[in-house]
Amino acid sequence: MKPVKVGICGLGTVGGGTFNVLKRNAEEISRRAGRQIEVVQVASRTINPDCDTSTTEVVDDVFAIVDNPEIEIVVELIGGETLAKEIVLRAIENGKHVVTANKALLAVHGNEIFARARARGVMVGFEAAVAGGIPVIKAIREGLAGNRINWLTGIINGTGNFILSEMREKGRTFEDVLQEAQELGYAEADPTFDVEGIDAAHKLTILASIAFGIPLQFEKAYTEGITQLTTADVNYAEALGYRIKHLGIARRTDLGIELRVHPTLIPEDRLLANVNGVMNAVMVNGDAVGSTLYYGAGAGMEPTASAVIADIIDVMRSMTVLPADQVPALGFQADQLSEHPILAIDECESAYYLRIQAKDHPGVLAQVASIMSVRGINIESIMQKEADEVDGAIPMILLTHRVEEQRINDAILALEALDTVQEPVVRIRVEQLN
Ligand SMILES: NC(=O)C1=CN([C@@H]2O[C@H](COP(=O)(O)OP(=O)(O)OC[C@H]3O[C@@H](n4cnc5c(N)ncnc54)[C@H](O)[C@@H]3O)[C@@H](O)[C@H]2O)C=CC1
Ligand SMILES: N[C@@H](CC=O)C(=O)O
Ligand code: NA
Repeated sequence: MKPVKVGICGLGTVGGGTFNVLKRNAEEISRRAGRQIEVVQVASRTINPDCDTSTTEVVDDVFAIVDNPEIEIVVELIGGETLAKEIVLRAIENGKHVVTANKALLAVHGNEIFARARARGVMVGFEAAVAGGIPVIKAIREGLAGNRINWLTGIINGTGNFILSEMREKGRTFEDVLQEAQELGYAEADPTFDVEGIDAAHKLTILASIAFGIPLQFEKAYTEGITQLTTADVNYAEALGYRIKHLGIARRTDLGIELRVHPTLIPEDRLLANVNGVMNAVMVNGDAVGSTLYYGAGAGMEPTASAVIADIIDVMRSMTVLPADQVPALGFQADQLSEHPILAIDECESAYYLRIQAKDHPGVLAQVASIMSVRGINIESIMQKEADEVDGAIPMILLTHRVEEQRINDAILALEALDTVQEPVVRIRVEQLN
């Protein structure tokens, strides 16, 4: 059979990894796919220095690939939303299949892109867009297709997890570790996407759509990053037997769907609490299968290339399948996507860690306990660290039972109004993950 002809737009970290692994594993890949893959053109402003492109046609203009009548699969690895969207939509209009690692593009414009691809009868592969090399899209969309998914949660940003792990294990500074993550090619072009939780929210948006069969709704995801975390809270969490991880959580409830990204305390013996460095892990709970866990490298050149190439092979295998019989982009038939409401964060339910810096006056504990009890908030434990007194204020750390967030917000306002409390109350959500 003739080789399938592929064009790669963007030869940076992921593009470079894809180019090299396609070459190195060419024989193994064609044994699987039944045909060879020929990269006929590459378009990139800069070329990954690890790539030998001497025998490949390299062009400047990405549209030379998109409009090349020979090319059957366009691989978009440029990033960003503007040019990438033009590349993907024009490739689709030209009848080409697309493979992309671009979660920002899909979380924001995916509904339109998938609709156009469906109308044109072409496929869009995006395994690399969520949790890098972990085949979690395929696992949920195909492996768990018999289940009603109840919830999923995961560490889905490699840069953020690398930063938190290095800070905790080696005492390194935030800035120092972020710089290393950028040098290693883990971070987004704009690293605030990583540290402010935007990248994780893009990925969570995609995961929630394929788990629950809902349209992509990035604008409704609640997003909180890791930049406000302090070493003090990391240490207090540890003293209580917890680790702080940056989690994406999507949960189906009777009221709607929770879609939230934020730092979270999780018991230190949970598997997710022990996922460190650039590794990602996603736990998915289905009604039939129970809880399942997917673990692996969430970013980096070759792990991400692994997912891009799996998609190219998937496209090759399905090219001759009638569009109506192909696996739908979001795993559910397009006319079966449902409009479950996405809950606002104050409607979501969680347990909470609160750190209250209170003057050590008699009766403070009773005031705090009363504020919580009149709002129906049950306290699980209280820890006071007299040794950590600053300006006469002693940190009082509370763990609560699960409660609707609106009540905690209300309690925090009341706590901050006390004369004895002179700093904003620190609030971190807590999940038991069982
Ligand atoms: N780096 C990683 O570990 C992962 C990245 N991704 C996604 O993969 C995509 C690519 O990311 P990276 O490879 O890290 O980025 P990168 O910055 O290393 O590579 C992007 C490449 O595109 C080229 N490029 C940019 N604008 C261009 C233009 N106008 N014309 C021609 N070439 C242009 C650049 O020269 C560069 O070679 C992004 O969507 C990113 O979110 C997804 C998973 C993991
Ligand atoms: N910047 C992202 C790259 C992979 O998606 C991350 O750090 O996870
Ligand atoms: Na993946």
